[in-house]
Amino acid sequence: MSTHLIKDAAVLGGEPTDLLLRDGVVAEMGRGLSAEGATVVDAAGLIALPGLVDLHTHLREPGREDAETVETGTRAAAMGGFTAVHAMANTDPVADTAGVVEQVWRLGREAGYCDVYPVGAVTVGLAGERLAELGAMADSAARVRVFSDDGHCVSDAVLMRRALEYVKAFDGVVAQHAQEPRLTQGAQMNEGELSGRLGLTGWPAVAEEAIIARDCLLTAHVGSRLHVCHVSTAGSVEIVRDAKRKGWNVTAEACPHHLLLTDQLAATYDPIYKVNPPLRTAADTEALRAGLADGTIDIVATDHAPHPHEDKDCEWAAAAFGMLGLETALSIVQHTMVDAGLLDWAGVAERMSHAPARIGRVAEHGQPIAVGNAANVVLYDPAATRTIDAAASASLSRNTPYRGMELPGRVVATFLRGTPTVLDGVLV
Ligand SMILES: NC(=O)N[C@@H](CC(=O)O)C(=O)O
Ligand SMILES: [Zn+2]
Ligand SMILES: [Zn+2]
Repeated sequence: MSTHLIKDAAVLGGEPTDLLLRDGVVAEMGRGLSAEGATVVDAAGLIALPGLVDLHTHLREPGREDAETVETGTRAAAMGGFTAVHAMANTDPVADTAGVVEQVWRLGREAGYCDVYPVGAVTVGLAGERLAELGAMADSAARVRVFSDDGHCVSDAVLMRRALEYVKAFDGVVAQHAQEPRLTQGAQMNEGELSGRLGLTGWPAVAEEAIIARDCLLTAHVGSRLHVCHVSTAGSVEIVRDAKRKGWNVTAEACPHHLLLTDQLAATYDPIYKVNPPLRTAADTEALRAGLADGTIDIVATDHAPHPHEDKDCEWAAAAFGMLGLETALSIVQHTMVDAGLLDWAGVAERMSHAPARIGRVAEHGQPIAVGNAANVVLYDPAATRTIDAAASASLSRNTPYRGMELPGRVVATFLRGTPTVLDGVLV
């Protein structure tokens, strides 16, 4: 096992200090440390954050290894500063049995770039008809705690109620993709003045908000735990804020793209901007930022959704929904939240590491950088700038909406249990 001595890192943006990573843990912390035989990493000017945890990643394996594999997706994760990702269940076969979740979990282990926690499907085949074997997935080697039909909404209220009741037995959570299916048939972009002008079928805010409101009520009724995926509208933020005020066990995530990009980009007809839920208005991005700042929105999750070029380089209506996110998430959060004065680095650590680990019930991640804790650490240069080159992505896919954009910040190093997965900005 490697020993690394990190010199002069600003932990959570505070005063520079040294960190000795040995035997997988933070062995020592303080000024002027030295250690025989340790590899020294100069972190002057760099911020140290706890390894990031993504509650919402699509790794596409099994089934769409042309878009991403566990190995390529976790390489992208490491490049983005993540040490753990939750892999969504909408694979082929669907991750709706103990066998499939164990397979994904094992693939993550073998790849070794970051820990992979499989999300289990709520319903068999994501079909929304019968509950999947939630208990068997929870009891499997993968120890599944997060269940989601993501890509599809669990729209049947009785099934949603049963799932919420069932996961209580093992302290699980149902992560809902909130999309009322009847209100979004054929939907292509945010419903508004622009969708009418562009002739693209609209995806109204109410289709998201109605499901979130219903699920908050169901969760309160059965005394369970709900997590809301990719909140995208101001109205959704209000509903979650209200549910929290009532003391209900509801958490929510926002995606980097919904913090920065707006529906106006659809006017390009470039499907790189096609995503579910769709990019919304500038007022919505503002409400999401405010909700993330005040804690209404608990976490940032990437919804990293790789697609091969033939599924994106086509006309808007035929293109797949989704965009890459792992390698750019921290930069977008810096730009929209930290540089905007809405969040400090401790707040970023809370929303991108501590809280997602808590929601996913992952004890091995999201620990503060402190002596004795697991050495999951990212070193980040907030003063750097970089121009996003899609071709240079560690992902197998290229569908980043930020290509050609200059973004602040750069992940310099990522340590997983004390072992570097990224050093000097490149994969180890
Ligand atoms: N977000 C997306 O637009 N697409 C996701 C599914 C999802 O997150 O709903 C995908 O699997 O491609
Ligand atoms: Zn979704
Ligand atoms: Zn998703």
